[in-house]
Amino acid sequence: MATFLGHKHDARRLAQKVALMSPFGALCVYALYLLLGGGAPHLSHLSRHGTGTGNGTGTRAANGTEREWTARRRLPQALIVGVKKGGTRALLEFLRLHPDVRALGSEPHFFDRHYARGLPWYRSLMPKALEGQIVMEKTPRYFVTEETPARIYAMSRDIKLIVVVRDPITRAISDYTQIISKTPDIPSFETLTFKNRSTGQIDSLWSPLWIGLYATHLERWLAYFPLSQIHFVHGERLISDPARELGRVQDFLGLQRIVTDKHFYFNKTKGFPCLKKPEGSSKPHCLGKTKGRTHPKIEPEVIQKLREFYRPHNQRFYKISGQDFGWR
Ligand SMILES: Nc1ncnc2c1ncn2[C@@H]1O[C@H](COP(=O)(O)OS(=O)(=O)O)[C@@H](OP(=O)(O)O)[C@H]1O
Repeated sequence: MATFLGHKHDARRLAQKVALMSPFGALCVYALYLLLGGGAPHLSHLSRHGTGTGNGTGTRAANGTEREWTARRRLPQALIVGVKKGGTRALLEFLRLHPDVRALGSEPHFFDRHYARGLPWYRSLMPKALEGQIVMEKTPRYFVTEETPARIYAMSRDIKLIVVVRDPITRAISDYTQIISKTPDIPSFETLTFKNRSTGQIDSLWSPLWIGLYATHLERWLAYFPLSQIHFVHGERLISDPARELGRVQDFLGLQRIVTDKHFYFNKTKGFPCLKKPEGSSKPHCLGKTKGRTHPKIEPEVIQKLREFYRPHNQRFYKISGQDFGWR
């Protein structure tokens, strides 16, 4: 069984590659792929994702149904919209192992920064994809940008949205760690946390803290999308048990569970899960140096104040999302 699935997987990968080179090659290899029985399950989610995206050519298949053989650029059917420092890069890299996922490597910032360039520009950035493959991108800033939900809704009302969430305090420290790596002269995390340290008033508008007000941001999305269209990835579990989180994401996207625990190993030096064989390579691979940085030690008293600050916000987020993420 494992070997058979392996053949299907390999045949599909080959079909993708050849399709990028020539439609005729794609036809031959895709026929082989179908003979191996790989077509139907992968195409099963098409009806849910075919949301009027793209303008490529179609070819009539032998059985008379309309099916495309050429890879073409389409607008995404799924987006990782947040949160910054939640583990969005890890999730995207892990999902890219799936043969039915085609993901843009960089962050396009279309809905927050480059919206005026228009959808054709956005589509031109996307990787070419075969019919049945899910096109996706990640831009963590979307989650906290006010205009984004309405703009995404205008593109596709049935798009699938993924949010990687992590304890907002760890997330804030991670964010701060990134900021000081670029601007080392800024005040300490402890100083920036408070509007006035003597009164203990938290500066909830300081970006690293404000991004962690997940319930407030989520409410804006729920004005456009039902909760069933939003999947939350547990950022801590993405580190402790990536296969489990990936299993849930693949289910949400209507994909076969192809990315499993076989793809990961825990790298002790890095302190994070890494890939045994990333997309397009046979060598093990961990994320780069900017992922998994050492955080500065924060005064426990400040952490305690932040716990108290976030408690009601986290509770509200658990209630709205219907999931308890366990940040105490
Ligand atoms: N497998 C693996 N390897 C390395 N890092 C991992 C992994 N899984 C999750 N993470 C966590 O991802 C954090 C960075 O989050 P993002 O990728 O969302 O950051 S960004 O918003 O795109 O800058 C990053 O935050 P820092 O630890 O603060 O660097 C990691 O904790």
